[in-house]
Amino acid sequence: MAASAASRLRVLVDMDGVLADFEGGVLRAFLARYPGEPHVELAERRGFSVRDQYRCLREDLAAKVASVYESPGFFLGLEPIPGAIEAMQEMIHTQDTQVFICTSPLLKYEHCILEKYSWVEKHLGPKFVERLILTRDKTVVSADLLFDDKDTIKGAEPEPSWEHILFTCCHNKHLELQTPRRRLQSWADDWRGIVESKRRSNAEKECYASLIANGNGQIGNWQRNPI
Ligand SMILES: O=c1ccn([C@@H]2O[C@H](COP(=O)(O)O)[C@@H](O)[C@H]2O)c(=O)[nH]1
Ligand SMILES: [Mg+2]
Repeated sequence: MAASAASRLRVLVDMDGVLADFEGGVLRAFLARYPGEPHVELAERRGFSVRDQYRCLREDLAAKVASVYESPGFFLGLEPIPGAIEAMQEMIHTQDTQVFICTSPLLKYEHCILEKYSWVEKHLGPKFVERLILTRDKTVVSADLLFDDKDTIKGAEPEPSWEHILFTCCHNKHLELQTPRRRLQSWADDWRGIVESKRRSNAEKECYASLIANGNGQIGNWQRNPI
């Protein structure tokens, strides 16, 4: 049976902090390049910007930490987040589910962009290279779900089509989310449940919309006496 439009789902998955261990990579490379300099342990990370937190430690450390993630080899060398590769391989084979990787490149993009492509090919394979979206503005990308570790995602579109699922990372784990915002604690957490709940809620909305569009007089009774 052909899938109804409402049962199809498009999922965006962020890269840094969700598929690739950006934070672990920054700390490891910073300690190697600047031994003896003050640094921020992962348990002490707060806020999306690692650069801003290093600046608070000491002004010149902002440029030093940025030099780490702007260096050749940094992005390609990142370790996968535990469970990420397996989850993506399963998700892409889930019926009626379109999966895209949606990631923001650095403004200083020389190495970052090429290495993000190479990382995806190396860890996920060529079929995901076709599914890689690089954008500085994720709000203009249309989807049902976005798994992302950035706590606030803003852009040109004030009402993005996707529901943002906050992926837990060292810098956001202390944040308390306002209802109805949802979190995925890790790839061992119930990402399948989130995907399927979104599919159900889309199907319900679609059903309701078609009842209204068809001017079905039963809708009043249905609302009063839900089965
Ligand atoms: O302090 C920082 C931390 C990260 N970045 C860059 O931001 C993007 C993050 O991309 P997402 O798609 O939101 O995961 C990435 O290019 C990081 O290198 C930064 O510029 N400063
Ligand atoms: Mg991220």
